[in-house]
Amino acid sequence: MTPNTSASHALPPDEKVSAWSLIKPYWVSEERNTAWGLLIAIIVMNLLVVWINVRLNRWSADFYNALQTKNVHDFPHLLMVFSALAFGFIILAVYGRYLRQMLGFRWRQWLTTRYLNEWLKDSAFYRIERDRLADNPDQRISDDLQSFATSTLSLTLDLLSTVVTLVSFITILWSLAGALTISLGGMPIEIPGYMVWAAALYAVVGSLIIQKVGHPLVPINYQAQKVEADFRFGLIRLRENAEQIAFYNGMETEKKNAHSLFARIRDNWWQVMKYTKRLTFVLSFYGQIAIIFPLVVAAPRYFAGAFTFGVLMQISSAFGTVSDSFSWFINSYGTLVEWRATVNRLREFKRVVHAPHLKESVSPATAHGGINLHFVDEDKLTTEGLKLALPNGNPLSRIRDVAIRPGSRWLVRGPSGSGKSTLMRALAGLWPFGDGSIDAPVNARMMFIPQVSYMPIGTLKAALAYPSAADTYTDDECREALVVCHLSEYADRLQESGHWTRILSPGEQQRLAAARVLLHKPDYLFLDEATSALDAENEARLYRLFTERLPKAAIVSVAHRESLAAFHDETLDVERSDEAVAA
Ligand SMILES: Nc1ncnc2c1ncn2[C@@H]1O[C@H](COP(=O)(O)OP(=O)(O)OP(=O)(O)O)[C@@H](O)[C@H]1O
Repeated sequence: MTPNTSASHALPPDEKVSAWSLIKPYWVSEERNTAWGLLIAIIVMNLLVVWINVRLNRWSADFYNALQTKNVHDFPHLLMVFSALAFGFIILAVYGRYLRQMLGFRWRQWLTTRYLNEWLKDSAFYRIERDRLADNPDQRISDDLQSFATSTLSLTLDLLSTVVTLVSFITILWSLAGALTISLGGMPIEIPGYMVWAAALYAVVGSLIIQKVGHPLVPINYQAQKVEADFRFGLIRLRENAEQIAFYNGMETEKKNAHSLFARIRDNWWQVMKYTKRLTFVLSFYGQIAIIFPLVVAAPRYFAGAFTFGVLMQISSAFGTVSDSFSWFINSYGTLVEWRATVNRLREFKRVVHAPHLKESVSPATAHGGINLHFVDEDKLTTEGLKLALPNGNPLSRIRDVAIRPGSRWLVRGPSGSGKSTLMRALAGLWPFGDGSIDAPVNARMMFIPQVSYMPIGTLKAALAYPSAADTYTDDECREALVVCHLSEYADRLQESGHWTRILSPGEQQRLAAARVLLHKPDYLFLDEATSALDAENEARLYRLFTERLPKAAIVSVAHRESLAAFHDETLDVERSDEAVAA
């Protein structure tokens, strides 16, 4: 996995992955009852909050009128009303938020499970890295799904509350403020509900300006997520490869690389700052005007004695709510921008993971179907007309037709770079580039052991049993496998947790992989230079173990050492094909 800067093989555009297709599945899933139940409860609470706000607005007129007329008699009652409304508001605010967080997390959890399954299904994660189809899938699964669930929810729920608030308060404002009569060239012109028009005009003009100023933030925010993830990934690679880097004394180069990754964050950040500054300027200006604007607009009718001070206050607060509601579209601009960036990244990811003909669509090497791997009801593995190619279509090597039967021992030889490991990938179904077919026995257990085996972080037993679960084998079986592979010093450390790639020497890691083989007992064992770090004596010992303990297994070894020929009865020479050499 590399923090690549761009996808090397652009996928054809696929309009089918819409934002809706990202949202819908959860709401029709097995969790739909809980999801809809929570959603409805939250909506009801939101509507009750709007109702309380309407009541508070009416209350404000009574309250300020009581103050102006020094109405001591009504004052305690008004305070009681306020306390009851405020109490209701607090309860609704607390539980509304609580339920919203609960629903947001449940949605995220459902999405994460689903995306993880899809990412790990059919080696999609491997294809994405091999062909560099999408950058930082880890970020998409961890950050993007989280912000997608929470932002979609808050944008939708807030939109609903805002619309209901807007309708309620427009009605109040329309009836309270009445019509304004202005004289245009001596002609009296009446504007009914003029405060509503003023609020709408005010918010729409503001929206347009802010849209214009804030628009460049869309691509900049998209880029920000990407450069942050690249930087983090660069540092993780540094940490993971600390020893190799230290041996090479590569600190200066690493520093330069890290700085150059960070420089991309910095360059992007200047852009974020530049446009955020402009946006904040406009938003603050807009916010300040909002304080005085309704009073100025309502003043002519107040001075004309059209309404009391209490009503002026009620109008001012209703105006504030109406223009706030209009402004919601403006204020949520930032969230919308981020939401769109998140949706775009998830759409791209989903498209890459789902594309049914992904292999064909990305490479000229598979334009005619690529290598066909079939699982057949036979006990031998056969190849026919197999040609390996690179992802860009360049031919690599031609493999003679072979039939690998149970119990046979094959040695795959050839110069470096001729395509031996690529042949192993093709046999494992990980390399579609090329031509021809492979028929593999459907029920056979296959095991591929590369030169460097993956070791999960965890107990030694888990590393040994991988890819099976740690409790698949008894401690005694594990100990025995370790002892016969010359790892007796680890036999009593099965429950010890560690980063085993760092603790074990390369030779020990290869012996651990051999112990894995003895536990798993595959029917077909593919060893790709899996004993290259061992001395001849240890290597021979492991091969004797495989032969004795897995007599019926077919073993296919890729190796450079001639000494290994003694353990094999068939050879397969892999050479770069003439077209490859010519290319
Ligand atoms: N993902 C990839 N993208 C492009 N080229 C690749 C990719 N993987 C392998 N190759 C190329 O395919 C060729 C064959 O590689 P392969 O690892 O199969 O060689 P090999 O015979 O196993 O070599 P060695 O003996 O050195 O291990 C190499 O030139 C390599 O650069």
